[in-house]
Amino acid sequence: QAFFRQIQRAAPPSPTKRHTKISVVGAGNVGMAIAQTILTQDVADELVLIDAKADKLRGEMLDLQHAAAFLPRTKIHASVDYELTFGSDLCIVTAGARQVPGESRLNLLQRNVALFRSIIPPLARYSPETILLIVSNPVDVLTYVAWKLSGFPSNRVIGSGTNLDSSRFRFLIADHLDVNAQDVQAYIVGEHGDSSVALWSSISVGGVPVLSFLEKQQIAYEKVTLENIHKEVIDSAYEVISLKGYTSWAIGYSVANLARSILRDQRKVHPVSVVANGFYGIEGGDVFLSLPAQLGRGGVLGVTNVHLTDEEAHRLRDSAKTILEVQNQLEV
Ligand SMILES: NC(=O)c1ccc[n+]([C@@H]2O[C@H](COP(=O)([O-])OP(=O)(O)OC[C@H]3O[C@@H](n4cnc5c(N)ncnc54)[C@H](O)[C@@H]3O)[C@@H](O)[C@H]2O)c1
Ligand SMILES: O=C1N[C@](c2ccsc2)(c2cccc(Oc3ccc(F)cc3)n2)CC(O)=C1Sc1ccccc1Cl
Repeated sequence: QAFFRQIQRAAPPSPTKRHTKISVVGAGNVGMAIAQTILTQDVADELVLIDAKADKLRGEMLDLQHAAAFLPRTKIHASVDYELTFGSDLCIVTAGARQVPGESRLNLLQRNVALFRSIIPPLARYSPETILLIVSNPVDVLTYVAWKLSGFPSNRVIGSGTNLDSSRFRFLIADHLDVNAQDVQAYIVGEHGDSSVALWSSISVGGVPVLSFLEKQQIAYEKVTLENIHKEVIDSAYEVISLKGYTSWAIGYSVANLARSILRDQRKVHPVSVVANGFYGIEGGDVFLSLPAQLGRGGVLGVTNVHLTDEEAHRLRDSAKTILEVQNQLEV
């Protein structure tokens, strides 16, 4: 009041205006890129950073707070103590052990499962109604692990899955067709990473299915061109790693976009890792794979029944089998 003369008593905030709080666990390359994008895009009222390294955590918090003059107002806190996450609407988990060169993915997984045993239960305890958004790799299996450890209903446990794969796919298609990537709808589904499945029939540009778009634009295409673009999605991940040692910006924007869809109840469809058994003949146990899912304030609101060719469905079932074999070796 000392700084402002009230000209009219402000009306109390409407009861429906909710204070939204996001916790990001893991203040590394990915976690901080997500945090920075959440701040820039005004996704939440409060942001909490959690990590195991206290000094790095405080440094990142102060550095972000010092940008306050250029950002929408967001309260920023940081702690090694999970109590600070109390009442989070969304908890984004990027914490993870880094893959040691030559380390098997199974060994990396077992190290990250051990970390998750110390991360997920306190998040669930302090925010029993929160939505968990898992980014740490291997993301599909770790989303399953988070689901089991949290005891949450499956609609409130989501993996970033092939969201990043699909955003790279959209960029590459847009670049190939010289259009805006925001006008390209294209889904990569299934297992995140090397074994993902590109849905050719899902690709549309400005609402026009790509195959007929290419014919109308007389752009010569063969199936091999689209397959090369999918291969480039995978190769580009390795290229970024070889050039800068990690990935951050694309995963940061893509996960912040998921956070916005969830917290702003956008009811948009995103390719994210959800419980997939029961779809496309996937069976044999609970398995998380990416499918186009509608996201809102309740988490996963529904999964679209997108058309898959027999080959695409077969590859999804193969990924499910591989993941289940790995999951069956885990003690969660
Ligand atoms: N799903 C995707 O598309 C995608 C894309 C890129 C990276 N990733 C994954 O994201 C993860 C993080 O990558 P990064 O580059 O940020 O790694 P990083 O090493 O930079 O950051 C990981 C952070 O986790 C913290 N941490 C470790 N154990 C912890 C614990 N018990 N509690 C809290 N914090 C803990 C570390 O201190 C570190 O700050 C990796 O698993 C990576 O593979 C996933
Ligand atoms: O861009 C990325 N950077 C990554 C990374 C980030 C920090 S260290 C490694 C990266 C890159 C390449 C392979 C690689 O190998 C792994 C290792 C374990 C695992 F569970 C999944 C992928 N990880 C993590 C990751 O998932 C992506 S996205 C991606 C990865 C491979 C193929 C296609 C895509 Cl879209």
